[in-house]
Amino acid sequence: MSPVLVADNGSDVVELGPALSIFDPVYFGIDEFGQPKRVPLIERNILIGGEPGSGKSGLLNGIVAHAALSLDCRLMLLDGKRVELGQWRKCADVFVGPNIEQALKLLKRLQILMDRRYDYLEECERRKIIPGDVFTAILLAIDEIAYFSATVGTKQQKEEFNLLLRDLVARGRAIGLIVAAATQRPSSKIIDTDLRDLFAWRFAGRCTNDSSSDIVLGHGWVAKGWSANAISPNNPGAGLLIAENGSPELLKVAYLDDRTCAAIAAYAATLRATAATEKAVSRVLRSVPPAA
Ligand SMILES: Nc1ncnc2c1ncn2[C@@H]1O[C@H](COP(=O)(O)OP(=O)(O)OP(=O)(O)O)[C@@H](O)[C@H]1O
Repeated sequence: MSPVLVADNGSDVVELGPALSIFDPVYFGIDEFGQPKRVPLIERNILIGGEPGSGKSGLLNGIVAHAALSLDCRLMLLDGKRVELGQWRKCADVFVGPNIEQALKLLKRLQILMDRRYDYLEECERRKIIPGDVFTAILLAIDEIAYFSATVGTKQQKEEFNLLLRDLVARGRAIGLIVAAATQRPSSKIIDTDLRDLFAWRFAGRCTNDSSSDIVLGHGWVAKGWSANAISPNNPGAGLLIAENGSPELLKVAYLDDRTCAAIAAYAATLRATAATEKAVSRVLRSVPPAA
């Protein structure tokens, strides 16, 4: 955590409490040597795949917890099951449950926001978001992709969801949009090679077969001896993490139980509300003309 976050409201300096930054690497868990594994997520996306109960939500919750504690990041959550990410609702700008219309609306809004941010960057002759930028990063967390892309809605809605998601994953990195998406159905119908390759980080928890493992990590890793099917079903949270152009590494991800998630979410919500009030006060104070 950064030492202490300080907000200047024009006349006072207000201590808000320890916070993180989305520009800090995110703690994922430990590697096979017992060393902490921290992963930079800014300007990147992550795909999390694995069979039910393999520990995907654990990793996704850890990422959302980091983002919730980062006042330089907004949260937008898509949760087909409602309860996987539900505890973070109070820290999020948007929470969409099992509703394809709302999900499409959110992705379209993000696409517009992305285009506007690119207009801004072009105007300023810049290429990407930087720490302390005029616009904040956004974490779009999705649990579970297949619910929106293959289960609910009409054929047209599913196709639209897939197209929008692909565009956000492909173009969102430079403007600070991080997509963290989980699926318990790592099949080529849900994650085709093109979409998979757009994710800079991929985590495969235990998979039901070798081909699902290759769908998450990339084709050919099973042949080289890396299969998430070899992970024990009694070891949830264990999985293979791969970075683009990297090799898989074995991790055991950290697990935040419900009570811990609730406590972090409550703290993060207070932090965010206080920061928002301070910003509003600061804006008002700045608009008051100085006494003659
Ligand atoms: N890192 C971990 N360490 C220890 N136990 C874990 C870990 N991750 C998950 N578990 C245990 O496994 C259970 C299932 O984990 P989790 O809900 O994250 O799986 P999942 O892959 O998201 O499942 P689903 O696809 O059904 O949502 C948890 O309730 C917890 O008891």
